[in-house]
Amino acid sequence: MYQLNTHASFDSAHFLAGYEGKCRNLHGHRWKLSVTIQKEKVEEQGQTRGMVVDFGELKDKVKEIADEFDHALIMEKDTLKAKTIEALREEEFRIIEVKFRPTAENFARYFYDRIKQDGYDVSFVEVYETPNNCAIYGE
Ligand SMILES: Nc1nc2c(c(=O)[nH]1)N=C([C@H](O)[C@H](O)COP(=O)(O)OP(=O)(O)OP(=O)(O)O)CN2
Ligand SMILES: [Zn+2]
Repeated sequence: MYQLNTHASFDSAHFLAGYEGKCRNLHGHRWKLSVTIQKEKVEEQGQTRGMVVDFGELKDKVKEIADEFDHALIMEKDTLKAKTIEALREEEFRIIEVKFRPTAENFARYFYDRIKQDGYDVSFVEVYETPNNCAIYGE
């Protein structure tokens, strides 16, 4: 089995609603999204002969997803007062509401599903919140 890995990063703010400790406060991370895909065989013909997929293609896909989350406030839906969100939007801050608590684990699962939906056989996705801490999701 061949495996291919690439990664991309994004800088964003988040907070963990209902968390007792410093992470309940708004704070930022340089998130690293690392994606590993797998395939039994490499391509036999054409431009991608000898490749699982072109690194360029996979790298662009992962970067596209990372860029979606770059320089934003990522927050779990319904965890801030409507008037707070309204005030932030009035300031034209970029807010991304997600349906899950924005932990590294939940992001890893979310990105896994997204990349799988795009037709890749994903082995696992790693999401780093800090250079030392990472959550991994695979099936
Ligand atoms: N299993 C998880 N635990 C925690 C998560 C998570 O996603 N999954 N997230 C957080 C917070 O987001 C927090 O920002 C991380 O805090 P911490 O690990 O303490 O990291 P620091 O940036 O503060 O790094 P230092 O090691 O203190 O420099 C908490 N837990
Ligand atoms: Zn955090």
